[in-house]
Amino acid sequence: MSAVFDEEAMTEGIQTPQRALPQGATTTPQSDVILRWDDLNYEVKAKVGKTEEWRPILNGITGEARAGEAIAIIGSSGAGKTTLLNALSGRIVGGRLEGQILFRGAKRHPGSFKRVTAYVQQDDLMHPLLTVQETLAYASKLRLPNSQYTPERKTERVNTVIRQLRLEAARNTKIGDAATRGVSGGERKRVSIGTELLTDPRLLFLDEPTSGLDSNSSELVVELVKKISVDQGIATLMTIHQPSARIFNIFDKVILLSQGRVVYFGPTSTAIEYFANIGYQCPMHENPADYFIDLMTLDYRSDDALTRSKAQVKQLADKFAEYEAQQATYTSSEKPSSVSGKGVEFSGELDLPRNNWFSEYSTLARRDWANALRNVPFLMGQITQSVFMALLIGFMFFYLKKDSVSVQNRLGVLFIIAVNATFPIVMPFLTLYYKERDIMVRERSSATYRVTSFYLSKFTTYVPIALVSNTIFFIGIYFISHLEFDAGKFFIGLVTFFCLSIVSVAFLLMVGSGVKSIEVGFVVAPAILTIQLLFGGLFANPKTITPVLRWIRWVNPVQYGFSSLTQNEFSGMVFTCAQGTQCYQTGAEVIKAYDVARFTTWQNILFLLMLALIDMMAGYAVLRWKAKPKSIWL
Ligand SMILES: Nc1ncnc2c1ncn2[C@@H]1O[C@H](COP(=O)(O)OP(=O)(O)OP(=O)(O)O)[C@@H](O)[C@H]1O
Repeated sequence: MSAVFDEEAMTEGIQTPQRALPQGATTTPQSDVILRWDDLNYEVKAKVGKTEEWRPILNGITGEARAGEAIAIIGSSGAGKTTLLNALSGRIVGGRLEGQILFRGAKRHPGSFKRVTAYVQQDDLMHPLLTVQETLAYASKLRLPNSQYTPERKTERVNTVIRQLRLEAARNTKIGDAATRGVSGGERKRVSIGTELLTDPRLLFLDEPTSGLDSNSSELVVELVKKISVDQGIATLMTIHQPSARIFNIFDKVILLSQGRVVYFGPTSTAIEYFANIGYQCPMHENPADYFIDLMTLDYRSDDALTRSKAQVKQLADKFAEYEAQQATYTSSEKPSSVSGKGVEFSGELDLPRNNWFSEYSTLARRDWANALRNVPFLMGQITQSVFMALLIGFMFFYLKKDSVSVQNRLGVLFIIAVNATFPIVMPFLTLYYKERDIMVRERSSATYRVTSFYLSKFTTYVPIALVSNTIFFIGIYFISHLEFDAGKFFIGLVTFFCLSIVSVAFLLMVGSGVKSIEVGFVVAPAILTIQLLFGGLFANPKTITPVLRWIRWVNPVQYGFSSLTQNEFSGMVFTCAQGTQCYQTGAEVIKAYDVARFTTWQNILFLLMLALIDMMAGYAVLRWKAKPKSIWL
């Protein structure tokens, strides 16, 4: 693929997409087979009683997609449309896939195939706080290689896609989500398609691009996709649910699927004639798509009806297999080139090189900062919580004196400081991270960027935000409750608190990367944090904890943090005892009694940083494993 676009040719004529384009082969060059698939069979293991059996999902599917063609995959629910699209696009996970798929006559190479093809998923996962223009601009920075595109050319490419997809009016509108009003459903879908079109793919897959859209928006989406396919010589395959007659007629070809078998594959224009020839005449004023879907759908209203409809579907599929064998239209003309490509891997001559790590990281970091700074409710929530807690706890332990009573209160304040570096960071940031992780997995499925750049970008965005809000808390509580006014102690206390906050960010990234859903995260994270608090050193003296559980101290950041803060605060202190009472007279006695001097303050800080590193590495390993494509490639 040439990465150089003919911008003028692409923008010319975008004003009036045809309502009903001439059907079939007339609009498309017939020699350019982009994708060919032969005898695809896919089965999954299914439980039958107590045993497991292979259940066929796709059965002997053959076909091809040529440059400039828009092909619809139509069928009733459960027919296998998405499965076929996934098999062709390299997104099948699990089960057994057999047959042959050739991209430009050669075997597909997972990395390069994904970079030169595009897949628009049914649900559009995008950053809600970015505008349409920004969404496309960041995608262009991440996806288009710097070696082939200057920043100006990337901007031009974004502008072209905006024009092609008629998004000019929405250019500066935020994407939005359930909480924030943003672009319309149709515009959102077009932005989603736009991010995929930026790389000028040869092959475009779309899973139900019209679902949830009204008829006008659906028609516009399909028309624009068809127009772009013709203009840029892209082969497009899309699954679609019950298209209107107008939408049906936009497609060049249609694959009618039922029970995993092809009932018809050929020009849309000849579908009615084909069915009429085998005894199924579509009534004059009926939508052909509805008529075909009715023919192919199993009727579950009664046992008899089910048997009859099953026999009809089998008959339709058998008839088409016969017809196909006779015509040999889609199996013989390009076969020689396909067969000659067998076993040869697609060379990647069209491949888009990846950008270097720093370029990826800096783009992701800028995108993360833009998202974070616009998330005003989140930032205000963090700051308000810090101020509120600082005032509440500060005044709860207001102006501590240096008497024996203050020992207990000082320990309480120090412990609350340690605790405040855990829950208030982990829980809100976990929610943010979980959404981002899903977007990352989605973007990575198009081989967009590395996991390391994503992960470090998150860490370097979350840490400063956590530190700023926590500093407000620390300064507030330190001075209101009157911990030792000593510059050195204040500094060491702050450093300890920062390190604890860093561990918390690393911890939430680890949990957020590992859990399957946010709900699980909300159970796992508080449970672990609560254990950390219980073994933090205030409630139970580490010396008295049973050896079976004593090891927890080694992996407990709260314990290191509390030890460091306590040593720091109490070292060198002297307390006045009320007459006739027994009490701690020096800070050293407190340090000894609470067993917090096992390590020095700086050693505790070092252990905290080591824990942060371990959490980061564990989170990265899980995330990498999760983001690793597990699809089956033919
Ligand atoms: N990995 C899998 N494990 C078990 N069953 C599967 C798997 N993949 C697909 N199926 C089954 O295969 C059938 C076809 O699924 P598919 O999602 O492709 O249908 P579809 O035509 O896209 O349906 P819909 O329009 O409802 O999305 C369904 O019955 C589905 O339950």
